[in-house]
Formats: sequence, structure tokens, C-alpha cells
Amino acid sequence: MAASVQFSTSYFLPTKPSSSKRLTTLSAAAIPKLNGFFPCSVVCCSYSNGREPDPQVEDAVKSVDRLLEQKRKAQLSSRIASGEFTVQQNGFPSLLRNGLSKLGVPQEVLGFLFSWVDTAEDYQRIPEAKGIISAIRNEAFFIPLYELYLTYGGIFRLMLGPKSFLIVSDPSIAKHILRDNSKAYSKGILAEILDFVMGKGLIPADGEVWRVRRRAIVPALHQKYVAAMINLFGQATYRLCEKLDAAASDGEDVEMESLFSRLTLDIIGEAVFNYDFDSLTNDTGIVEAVYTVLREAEDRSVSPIPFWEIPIWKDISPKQRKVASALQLINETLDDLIARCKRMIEEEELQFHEEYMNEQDPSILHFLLASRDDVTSKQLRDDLMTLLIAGHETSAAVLTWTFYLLSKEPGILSKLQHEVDSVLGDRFPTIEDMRRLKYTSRVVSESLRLYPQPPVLIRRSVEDDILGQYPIKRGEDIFVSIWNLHRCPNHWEDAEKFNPERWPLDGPNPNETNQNFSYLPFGGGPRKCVGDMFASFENIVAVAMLVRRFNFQMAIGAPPVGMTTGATIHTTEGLKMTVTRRTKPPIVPTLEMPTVKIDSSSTIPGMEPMLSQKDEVPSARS
Ligand code: HEM
Repeated sequence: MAASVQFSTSYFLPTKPSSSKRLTTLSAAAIPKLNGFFPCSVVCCSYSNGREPDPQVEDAVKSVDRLLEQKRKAQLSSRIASGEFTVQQNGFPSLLRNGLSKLGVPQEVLGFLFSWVDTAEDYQRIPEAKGIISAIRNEAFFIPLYELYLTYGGIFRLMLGPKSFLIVSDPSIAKHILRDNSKAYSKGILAEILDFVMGKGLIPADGEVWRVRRRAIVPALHQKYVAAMINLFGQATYRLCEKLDAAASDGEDVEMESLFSRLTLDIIGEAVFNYDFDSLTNDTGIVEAVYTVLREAEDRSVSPIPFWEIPIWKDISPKQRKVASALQLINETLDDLIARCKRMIEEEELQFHEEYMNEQDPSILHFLLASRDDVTSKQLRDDLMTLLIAGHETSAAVLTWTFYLLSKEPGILSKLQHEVDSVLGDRFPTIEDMRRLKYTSRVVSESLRLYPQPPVLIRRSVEDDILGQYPIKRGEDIFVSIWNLHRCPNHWEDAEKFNPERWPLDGPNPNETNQNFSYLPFGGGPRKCVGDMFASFENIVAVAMLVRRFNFQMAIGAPPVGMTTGATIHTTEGLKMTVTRRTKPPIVPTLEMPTVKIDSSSTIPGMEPMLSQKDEVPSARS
């Protein structure tokens, strides 16, 4: 069990600081208190409301940032020099090497001098970072991992009390774990923590269960299905536009993070099991139940003691009882939906085929039942819950951070608006627009680079293996840090900069293959996200429709936007924005949408790069 440390293992991972200790502001005073582990450069913080930035104030802020950065680096260097993080290796050569290192001899020189020792040993030992529990307790877990990565490199061992974790930030090691030798790795602690909500659903499942369920579920997200979803994305986003329009009229600021969460919940409910949560307008019992369960998953992943496993606790703790009844309500609702869908299928005359889709109910559930998939009702519920959570939190987080980034870069926002104006005008987006909205797609890709959802992937070795030059034993818990891969200063020019232009518009959509595992927004290998194309289009539609109609700025007096993690990267205090209409009267999409004829025998133009990503997971389908 993942006890004793503050690791999150929800959906895919880490951590949420305990609420009382959350990092909420990035004040100059706060930084030194964080034991020098706070990388100013990677923490977002909004000082202005984005309206009329005062250049003098901005310069002053930048120079304070620079000074703090220097101070932080100096503190870290002195801690490293003191031996606090030094690898404990046996023998005189290691001692000598460490000693020379402390005297300031560069690593390249040491590497050369001691190469004879290294070759004399079969393998090197993985560098170890120790004694940082207090440093990481107060902040989102992946942030200090970035700093340690800059110090220790692409693979190191993090010792936290009795537990140790391997932190991987090297693209070739990530590729080895996720793709080339993926059969040697399981989901480890992730599966343990998520058991109560996802059971043996696709994300936590391993081995034969995973293989069978992946083979059943992947075909449900076929091209025709994804094309049909574009309309759903447009309708749901339009409902959000109406809400924002009312706020713009009333001059009220809006908290966008929770609105994005509701938008994506509404979408995924319809897409997975044809259920309209209508959470943008209602707070029904089922919506509350879903959020109760999601929050519980996050809380469990950061709890030092697994209270929920104590039999009596489950019955007396009001919180656990609430979780149990929320789960019961969700399960009953799912059972009803499954029964309703079965009745529909009995009445329909459609023949099941590869791109089967019921126009009235194109949901994944309908596809699975119509395929006569041989599955228990418990397994089916686990799969549906997994898809619901996987597709909800991630997309909401992507939209939140995309709009945060856009609010800081008015130039990028107006370039984006220019593209949307000329491609879409006032109509709803269609599947063909997905290939035309190239800049919009780059904006989303770049947002996913800076804020990957989840920031870290979890694995456990189930066999002995060799990672880079290091042998590892079975049973190692491993975190592959996408955050680090996406911000590696050696790989990315101006790694911290939000720069959609880094992806040429005439080039392919960036993915893990064409970026050689330095960019992994949807993972890679056989366990790559099954909803990558769905999610990409969902985000493109939402971004395009929103920026077409509104300008977004940080609200005056909005709290600084800090990061914390649950399943994905959340803001610490929401994303409070002022939304203004771009033109008057408000633009609403035309209701005569061009009908899209889908030729199921051919590839939809512009979708090839994304589709080819899917083709790279043959083991999932074979
Ligand atoms: C922008 C939105 C999304 C992002 C960033 C995202 C990201 C990811 C990542 C990184 C993984 C790999 C996890 C790992 O290797 O441990 C993953 C897996 C998965 N995702 Fe997504 N996802 C998104 C949306 C969706 C949607 C919309 C769905 C469903 C419709 C979905 C369903 C899944 C499932 C089922 C898996 C597990 C696949 C397996 O283990 O075989 N995701 N996702």
C-alpha cells in the first residue's frame, strides 16, 4: 500500500498537498521557506489582470524573479555540496569521486577519470536523492521532482523513509518502460488506490483483463463515432457560451475551472453512456455523487494511512458512508442505463459491424452491448466509470490551463481568434474543421506540453529489467515524469515559454512518436490513451467556439494561479476570469449546420496523424 508519504496515485497520479498547507501564493517571502525546492520558473502566477500591463512593474517583477531564482539555485547547490543528496556508493573510488565532486571538479572530468572504475563494475548504481520529505510536503509533488531531475538526471531514486521510487525523466528510458518492454510493468499502486472506484477498469487493469477489455473498448471509438461527437462537443460548448454570455451581460467574473469541469462532465456522460448530467445548469444528486467519488479518489491517493481499509471505519466515518452511498447511486444509475440500452438494442434492426453506430445513441456503452461483448455487469460498470473519470478530469484540466496561458499571451489569443474567425465564422465546428483549425490544435498541444494531464505516469516493475545503464529488480515503483520530459531544457528551446509556433503548421501534429518520447501528452505504447483523438477534438471545438465569442482576462483581484494535483493538475484557488463579448450583439452559431457525410470506408482528411498514433498500439488489438 502506498502509505507514509504524500503521493497521489489517483487516475494516474500525484499529489495534492494537504489543504491546510497548499501553496496558494507565490510571494517572495514564501519561496525560501520551501527549502529551496521551489522552481520559480515553472510555477504560474498571475500578477496582473491582463488588461494594461505596466512595463515598469513587469520589469521589476522579472528582476525580483531572477534574484529569487539565483538565491534558490545557490541554496540548492550548497545543499548538494553538503552531501545531503549524495549517492552512497561503496568503496574507495566512490568516496574519492564524491570528495572530488564536493571540491567542485566538473562531472565530465570525473566521468572521464573514473571511467575505468565504472567499466570495472558491471553496472552503476542509480543516483539517490534523500531527505526531501519536508521539502515536498508543501507543494505539488511533480515540482520538486523537476528540480531533482535537473540535479540527478534522467533516472534517480527518491528515498522517502522506508519507501523508494524511481523517477524517470529520460525519453529513451520512458520509451523502454512504456513501449518496448511494457509487458514488464504493471500499474502498481495506482490499481490499489483506484480499486474502490474503477475496479478492474481499463486504466488500473493489468494482464489478461486489460488485454481483453482494451480489445473490446478501442473499436468503440472508431472514426464515425468521433465524427459524431464533434456535434455533441459543439452543443455542450454552446450551452457554456450561453452561461458566459449572461455573465458578460451582468459584468460578473466567472470561475472557469469549475465550468470546464462541468462542460466535460456533460460531454463524457453523453459520449460514454448516453446520459445527460446537465451539470452546467443543475446540481442533481448524481452530479454531486460523481464529484464525491472523484474527490475521494484524490484524497485516498494523498492519505498517509489507508483508513478506508479499516472495516469498522467504513461504517462509522460519515465521509466514508457518503462515499459508499455516492457509489451506490452511481452504480444504480449505470445499471439503469445499461438496462435501457439493452432494450434499445433489442428493438433496433441495425446489424453490428466495424463502424456500427446508433444515431440516437452513439455512446460507447451502446457499441459494447451491441457487439455482444461477453462481459460481466461489474466489469462493464468498471469500464464505464473508468472512461467517465479518464475523459472528464483530463479535458477539464487542459481547458483550464489553456485559457490561463492565453490570458497571459494576448498576441497568441488574437492569432487564434483570427484563425477561428476565418475558418468557422459563426457556425458550429465540423469534423473537416479539425484539420483546418491548425493553429488552434497547436495551442492545445502546447498547453498539454506545459501542463500535461496527468503530470506523472505510474508503473511497477513485475520483472527484473535494465533501465539505461542500471539494473532494477522486480517490485520497483516507478514514476515517469511527463512534466520533466515536457520541460527538459536540453530538448526544448525556451522550454518554459508558451509558444504554439514551436510546432510548424505545415508539419505533423506532435505526438510521442514524431517527438521520440520527449512529448507524451497521451502516454505511449500499448497503454496509450484510447481517447486521444476524442479529447483533442473536444478541446479544439471548445477553445475555438469560446475564443470566437469572448475575450478572456484574469479578473481584477483574482487570486494568484497556483498549482496543486489530484488526478490532474488543478489550480489552488480556481481560475477567476473576466469574460467580455468580442462583438455585439453576441455571436451565436448558426443553427443550419452543414451536414457531414461520413464515408466510413475512407480516412477523414486531417485525422491521419492522430489515427496513425492509434495504429502504433497493435498489441492492444491483437
Ligand atoms: C486531454 C484529455 C486526455 C488526456 C491528456 C489523457 C491522457 C492519458 C494518458 C497520459 C494516458 C496513459 C496513462 C498511462 O500510461 O498510465 C491515458 C490513458 C487512458 N485514457 Fe486518456 N486522456 C485524455 C482523455 C481521455 C478520454 C476522453 C478518454 C475516454 C473517452 C480517455 C480514456 C483513457 C483510458 C481508458 C486510458 C487507459 C488506457 C489503457 O491503459 O489501456 N482519456 N490517458
